[in-house]
Amino acid sequence: MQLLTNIGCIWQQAQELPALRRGAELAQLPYLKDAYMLLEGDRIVEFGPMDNCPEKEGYSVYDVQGRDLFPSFCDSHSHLVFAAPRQEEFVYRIQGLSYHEIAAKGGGILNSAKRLQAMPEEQLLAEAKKRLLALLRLGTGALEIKSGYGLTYEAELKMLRVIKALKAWAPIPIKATFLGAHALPPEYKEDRAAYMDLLIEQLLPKIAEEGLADYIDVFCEKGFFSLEEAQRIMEAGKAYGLPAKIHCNQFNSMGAIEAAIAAGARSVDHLEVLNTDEMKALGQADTLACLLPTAPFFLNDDHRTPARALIEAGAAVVLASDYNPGTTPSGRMSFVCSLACIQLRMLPEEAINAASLHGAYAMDLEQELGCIRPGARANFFLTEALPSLAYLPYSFGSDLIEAVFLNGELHWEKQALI
Ligand SMILES: N=CN[C@@H](CCC(=O)O)C(=O)O
Ligand SMILES: [Zn+2]
Repeated sequence: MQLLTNIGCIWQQAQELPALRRGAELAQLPYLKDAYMLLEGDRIVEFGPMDNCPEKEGYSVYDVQGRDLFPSFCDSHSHLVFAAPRQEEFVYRIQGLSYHEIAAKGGGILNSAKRLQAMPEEQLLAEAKKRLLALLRLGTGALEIKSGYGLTYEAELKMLRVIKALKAWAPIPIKATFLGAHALPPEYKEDRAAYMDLLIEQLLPKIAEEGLADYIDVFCEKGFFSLEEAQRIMEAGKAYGLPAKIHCNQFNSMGAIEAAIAAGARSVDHLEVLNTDEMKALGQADTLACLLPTAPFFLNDDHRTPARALIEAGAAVVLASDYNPGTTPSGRMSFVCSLACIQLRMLPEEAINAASLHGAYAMDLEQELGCIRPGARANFFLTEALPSLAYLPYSFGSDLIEAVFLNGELHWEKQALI
């Protein structure tokens, strides 16, 4: 058993699993100052005030030295498996081209697909492992990863098999999402129905047979997939036991939110463009509202999720990275939280709730991750001693994380510079 002593503050702690925090409750982030914590194997056993700390005999002791402790970030939206970065599009954008214009030129998702199709599975896996290891040091302790840069029968399966291999290798829980409906491959331009059939009639059964996905996704957007196509994809996924987590309302509102709620989707993701009815619907729905503020930031897109109104409407708000080579070449969740505060006017407490507890709910991992709780998996990180919670998102771009524990073990610790 391991005993952590002198914890400056445990943030996001509870004795029982908290329900989703909606409305004013999202600003509640229970904490405990000057605490100890006991671990056994990969689990948290108990924690409490230092005054009640058990005698040290028999325990392996780790002195936290007043640093702060947070549950790992639960990043419920990423495209971590890809073949190559797309910095040339970054320059196109500087030169004035829009996301849709770049996509129409064969850039964007289709560019990533071409490169991924050409890359051997082992190399894709090796690249993804490197990215994942980097994320662990940034505090990510659970991750969802999508396919969607394959866009052929073989390449979509290749991507999903890479994700399956990552699941077996990584020290954190990973969830896989089938996103064959990410963009229409050019060879299907004149026959969309044939591509839909490939996804639904051929790929889905194979994916289900091999147990390659936990969720299904579709990019419902002008120039990508229509509302009707999105509905078909969600229904087909449901028939194979894959709940939907969909991309929608990134640039246009097309009715996907209501459709996703009706289909029992786990989450609707992006939501840069939202109308009042959609916010109201999310306020009453079990479907979570997953915001990805680093995507419009990186695209320098003016659309910003009206997060305050969404929270006031009662939606269950999640924050995730959207790590991908096109619109967010970063999986740094602490920066996602900073941007949510700076640009979406979320309070620091709200941002941490959305990036931890609600992120876990968005991946159906709330029973073991998302908050510091007896019985939960011991995935957490230590920051330097914070003067207050706000100091974390305030210090955007700084590396305040000093140590990472995964499955009850010290996974990484920052080395002193001197
Ligand atoms: N919007 C759709 N998919 C990704 C971007 C994919 C890409 O541009 O490669 C996103 O979530 O931002
Ligand atoms: Zn995405």
